[in-house]
Amino acid sequence: MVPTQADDGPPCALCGGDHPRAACPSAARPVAHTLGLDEPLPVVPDPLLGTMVGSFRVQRLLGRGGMGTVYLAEHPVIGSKVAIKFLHESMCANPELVGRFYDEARAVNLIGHENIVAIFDLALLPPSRYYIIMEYLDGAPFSALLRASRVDPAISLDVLLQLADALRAAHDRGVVHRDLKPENVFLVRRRGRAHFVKLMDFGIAKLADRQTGARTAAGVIVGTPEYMAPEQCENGRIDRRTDVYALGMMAYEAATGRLPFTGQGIPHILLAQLRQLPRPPREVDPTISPALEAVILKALQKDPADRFQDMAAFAAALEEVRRGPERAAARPPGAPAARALAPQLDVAGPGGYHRRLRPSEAARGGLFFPEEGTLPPLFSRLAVDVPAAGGRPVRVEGEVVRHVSAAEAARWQMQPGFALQLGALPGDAQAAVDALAAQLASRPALTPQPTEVPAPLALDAIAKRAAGGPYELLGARPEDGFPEIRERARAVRRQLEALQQNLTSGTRATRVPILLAQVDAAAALLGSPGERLMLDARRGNFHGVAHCVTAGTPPPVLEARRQAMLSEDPRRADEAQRHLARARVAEKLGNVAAALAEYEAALRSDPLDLELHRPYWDLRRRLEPR
Ligand SMILES: Nc1ncnc2c1ncn2[C@@H]1O[C@H](COP(=O)(O)OP(=O)(O)OP(=O)(O)O)[C@@H](O)[C@H]1O
Repeated sequence: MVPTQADDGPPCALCGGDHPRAACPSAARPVAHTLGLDEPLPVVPDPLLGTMVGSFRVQRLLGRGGMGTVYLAEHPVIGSKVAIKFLHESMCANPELVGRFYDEARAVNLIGHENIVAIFDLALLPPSRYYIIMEYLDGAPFSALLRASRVDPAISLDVLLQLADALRAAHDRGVVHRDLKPENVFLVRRRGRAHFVKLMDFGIAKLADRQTGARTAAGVIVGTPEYMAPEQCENGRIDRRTDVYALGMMAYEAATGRLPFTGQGIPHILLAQLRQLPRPPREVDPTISPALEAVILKALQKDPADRFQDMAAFAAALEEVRRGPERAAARPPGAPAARALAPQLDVAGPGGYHRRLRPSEAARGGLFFPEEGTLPPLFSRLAVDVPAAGGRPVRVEGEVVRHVSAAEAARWQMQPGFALQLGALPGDAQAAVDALAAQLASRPALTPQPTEVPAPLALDAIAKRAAGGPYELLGARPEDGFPEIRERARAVRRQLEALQQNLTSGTRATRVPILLAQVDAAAALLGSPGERLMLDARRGNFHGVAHCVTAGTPPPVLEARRQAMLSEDPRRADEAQRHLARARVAEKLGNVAAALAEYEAALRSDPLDLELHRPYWDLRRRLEPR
């Protein structure tokens, strides 16, 4: 890692980092230095710094690991930052190691989950330096938080739950991480959350059809001893439950502030993993809840058959713990859960529909409003004002996808009303809905169980979305990156597959395979930078264009596509220039909001013009809170 500067001295002259030049790790030190000459020798600047790699300029060293050196790099126009990991020079001639380096990218791309670091490209810098371009993580590893102080249990649970979800996605694709530890979990600020998880380092991940560990010599054990499951310590059968154990270790460490088996050398730790029982967490810290202790100890069972069998079961148990204390405090065992009263929300729709309604349930995907009177029509779009952190409500939009009649409500033991499915939401709106969901989390589930959901209606809603285009079908937001799009596609696929089970016959059942094919086509279209670029450009979706540029679309390709688009509609360029001129005036006058709006209008007209992107993203970056 880069040593940091104790005072506020000037940035390093070699790499621009926060450390004195003399301590710059990017400098290769001549051999004579190690020979003990008194005279300090001049350091050799890192030749990669300042060079262009693909479409990015290498800016500074981020750190070195066992396989490679990682640099921060920036797109000179869009300003988007990426991390570039170069395989160590000495390893580039070794096909085994190059293969393992590529396996990491392959494993990550197979999964494509928002809580896993995204990999954009994988290439060779001539003559023989391999590198991968990945999402830059501006944050800190979970280990730094654990070392700094005892972590708030609510934060730990949130981190563990995000990890469990990322790992569930990995396991679904046949990938077992095998090196879970707090150092490999980055926490970044995203969508209003201070601890958004990014899991990284799939360098020794096991893929279903191939095993990167097999690339290590026979008998060599891979992993980090403190987190290794017994079967991993003795080179046994590795499967998803191996990751359950490691996540259990992280849960233990987060709860108690220490690991059960440490010190006294690697063989001692490996033996302890095999034979010794961990000290129960409540013996270390009696304030830990019995429920959490039970979950941790179950995850740490020596025999995989005694652990949670998959991440979904582990996550469900952690979720119970998260809800536990309020429930326990509010009611005796067996009594109904306490009812948090949701706020009344303004709900407006077509034909002057306006009500103040209290949702009984809120989740990422939607809201349920108990309502006895006339319900808004199915498939009508409603706007709902949800209370937000700043005091002013944010407006979210959704579609009425289900009516629950009085008869159905009696059968399902719930209230009559309607369900509103929310579309893709911008960050602040999503945060407001998440907060509402958290507020209602201690309430019993009132919507029907998935098997009881009226499948035909849900299917109709998806078919209607399919008619709107690929973004609408996937429920993706224009600003979503490639991992989010892949995740959305998988979610809609899962939903359709579940519906298929409920539709045994009839014309609707035959529509499912067609919709599944449409989902795959939408995912392929939006998942490929080359294809997505033109769709986004035509829609004026400059966010999407920026993602495609960051993913490596070269400027000449971009300009050729732009010329093709302008030849279809030459007015676009003039329109963009008019907005650009207004934006510049507004920016000069210090009217930032107007400047942003004008830049956005310019970009919507001519989204492939990189010269328009530059001032817009510059301004956005200046406004971003650090
Ligand atoms: N995507 C990224 N964004 C920001 N910083 C990163 C990123 N990837 C790696 N780093 C930084 O670079 C350092 C080295 O990363 P790398 O993955 O090579 O290290 P490592 O985890 O020690 O690897 P290994 O397990 O292969 O030894 C990390 O410690 C981290 O600080």
